[in-house]
Amino acid sequence: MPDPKGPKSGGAPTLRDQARATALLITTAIRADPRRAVLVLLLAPAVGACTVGAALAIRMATDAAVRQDAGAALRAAALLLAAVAITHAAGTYVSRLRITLQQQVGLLLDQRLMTLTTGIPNLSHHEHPAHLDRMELLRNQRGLLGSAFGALVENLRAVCGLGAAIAVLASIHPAATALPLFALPAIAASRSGSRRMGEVDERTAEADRLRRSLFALACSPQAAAEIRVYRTAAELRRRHDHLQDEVDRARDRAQLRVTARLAAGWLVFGAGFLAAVLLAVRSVARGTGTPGDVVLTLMTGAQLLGTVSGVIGLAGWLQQAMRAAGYFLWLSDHATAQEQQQPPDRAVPLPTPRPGHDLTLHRLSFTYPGTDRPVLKDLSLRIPPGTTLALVGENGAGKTTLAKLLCRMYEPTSGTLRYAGRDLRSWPAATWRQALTACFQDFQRFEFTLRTAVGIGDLPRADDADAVSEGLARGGGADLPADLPHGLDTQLGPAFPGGTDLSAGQWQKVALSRALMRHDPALLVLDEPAAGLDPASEHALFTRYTQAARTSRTPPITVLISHRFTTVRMADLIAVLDAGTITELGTHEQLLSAGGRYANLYALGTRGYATTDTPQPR
Ligand SMILES: Nc1ncnc2c1ncn2[C@@H]1O[C@H](COP(=O)(O)OP(=O)(O)OP(=O)(O)O)[C@@H](O)[C@H]1O
Repeated sequence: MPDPKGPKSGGAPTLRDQARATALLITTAIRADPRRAVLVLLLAPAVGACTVGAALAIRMATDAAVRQDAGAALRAAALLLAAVAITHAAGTYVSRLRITLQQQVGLLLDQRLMTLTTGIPNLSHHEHPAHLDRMELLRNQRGLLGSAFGALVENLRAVCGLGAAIAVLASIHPAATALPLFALPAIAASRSGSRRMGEVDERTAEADRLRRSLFALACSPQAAAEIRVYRTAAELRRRHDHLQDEVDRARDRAQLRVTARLAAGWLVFGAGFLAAVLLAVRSVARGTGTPGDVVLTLMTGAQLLGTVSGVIGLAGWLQQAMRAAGYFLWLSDHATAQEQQQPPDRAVPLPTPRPGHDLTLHRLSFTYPGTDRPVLKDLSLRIPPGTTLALVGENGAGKTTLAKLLCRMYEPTSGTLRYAGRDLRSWPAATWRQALTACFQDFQRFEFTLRTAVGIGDLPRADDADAVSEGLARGGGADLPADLPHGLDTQLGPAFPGGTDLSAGQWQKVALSRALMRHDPALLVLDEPAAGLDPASEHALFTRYTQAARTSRTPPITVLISHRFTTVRMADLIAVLDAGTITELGTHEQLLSAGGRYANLYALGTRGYATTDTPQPR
C-alpha cells in the first residue's frame, strides 16, 4: 500500500497491493462463511472450464451427421445435454452462493471498518488534508468491498473458461491456440483504461468531495433557514454544477480515449478470429480437418469473444473493487502505524491516572500535520490539582487546539504534557482518556433516548436512571425529563418516528450532562460548554459546579474555554492565549488590576460584548 502518511498515490495499485487485496478478500470470505467460501472457490473454476463442453459436443454431432453415424450423434446429443445442464445449473448455483457470500464479506468488512476508523487513537485520518480525499473515496466506494470478492470469483471463472477454450483450439490446429493472443491488445486497453479512470477518480476526488458537501449543505436541515434568509440556493447550485462539470469533463475526456483504444484492440481480435476460421476451412479443404472442426472453431471463437469481453468488463469491475480494497488496506496500515506510536505494553501496565496531581505544560508547541504554521508556541504552565483553569482569547488563538492536545487527539510537535510528573505519552491514549471527560464546542447530538444520550458519558452506568438523573442535575438538565413526553426514555431527534427534537440549549445541556456523568475524572475539559445556554442557566450551572468542585475530596482539574466573562471570572486561574502563546496568567483579580488584555476583554465582555471582534460602541 502507498505510504499511509503520504499524499494520494495517483497511480495503479502495484502487484503487491493487488496480492494483499486478494488475500484480504479471500481470508475475509473464509472467515465470513468457510463452507460457502470453499464451495465457491472450487466450483467457480470448474464451471468456467465446463463452458467449452457444449462446443465439443456440437463438433461431435456435426461430424457424426457428415458420417451419418447415428450412435455417435446420440452420444454427442447426450454430451450436449450434460454440458448445458452442468454449466447452467452449477453456474446458477455458484452465482447464488457468490452473491450471498459477497454480502457477508461486505458486512464483515463494514464491521472492521467501523472498528478501524473509531479505534485510531487520534483524529489524523479525519483532519489531515492528505487523508481526507482517501477517506472520502473509502466511504463512497465502501459498497464495492463486498462485490470485490464477487469480482474475484467471476474473474476466476472467466479465466478458467479461457484456459479451456485454448486447450480446445489446440486440438484443432496448433496455430489456432494463438487466437487468445489476439485478445491481448483489447485486454491491455481495458486494463490501462481502468487505471486511467482510477487516476481520474483520484484527481477529481477533491472536487467531487466539495461537490458532495455542497449537495449535503443544500439538503441539510441545519442550513435550511440560512439558505433561505441569504437566498444562497442559486449560488450553491452554481458552485455545485461548476464542480460537477469539472469532474464530468475530466471523466468524459478520459473515457473517450479509453474507448478509442478498446475499439482498436477489438479490431485486432476480429482479425485473429477470421484467420482462425480460415485455417480450419483450409484444413477441411486439404482433408486434414473435419467440418466439425470449422463449427468448433466458430463456436469457440465466439465463446472466446464473449469470455474476453466478459474478462474485460470484469477487469474494470475488479480493478475498481481492488482499489476500494486498497483504500481499506491503507486505513488498516494507517491504524497500525498510529497504534505503533503508542507506548509499548508494559509488563505491569500503568494504572489509569487518578485525580489529585499536577498537570503541566512544558515548552509545548504544536503544528497541525500537513501544515507549517505553529498554532501553539512554547507554552509552559503548571495546573495544580483541583484547579479550574479558564482559557480565554480571540477566535483562532489556539484554545480548542490545546483542549484537543489535552485529550490526546493529537500529540505535541515539541515539548511535553505531564500528569503527576509523567509524560502523558507514558499511557496509551485510551488509558489516558479513561481519566478524563470532555464537552466539546462542536458536540454531537446523539439521537438516542435521553437516558442513553446522557448515560454513554459513563458506559457502565448508562442504564442506571439514578446515575443519569445525577448527571442531568450536574449538567443543568434536571428539568429535561419532566419536559419531555416519555421522560428519560424519550427518543431524541426528529429523524426517528415519535422522536422529539430539542432546542440548541437543551442539546447543550444533554452534552454537558453526558460530560459530567463520570465520577472522579482527573481532568474535565469544557470547550464553550455554555454557548447555547441562557445567562441565568449558565450562571447557576457554574456556581453549582465550582462549589461542588471546592467541596469535593477529589476535584478534577477543569480546563474551561469560554468567551463569557461572567463564567470565566469564577475560575481559579485564567490564562490569556494570543496567537498560540500565553500572554497573561493569574486570578481574575490579579489580571484585572494588571490592566492588560484580560482587563480590556473583561470590560468589553461584561458590557455585553463577547469578544474584541465585536465593534466597540463609539
Ligand atoms: N484540523 C486543523 N488543521 C489545520 N489547522 C487547524 C485545524 N484546526 C484548527 N486549525 C487552526 O488552528 C488555529 C487555532 O484554532 P483553534 O480552534 O484552536 O482556535 P480557538 O482559540 O479555539 O478559536 P475559537 O475561539 O474560534 O474557538 C486556527 O488558526 C485554525 O485555523
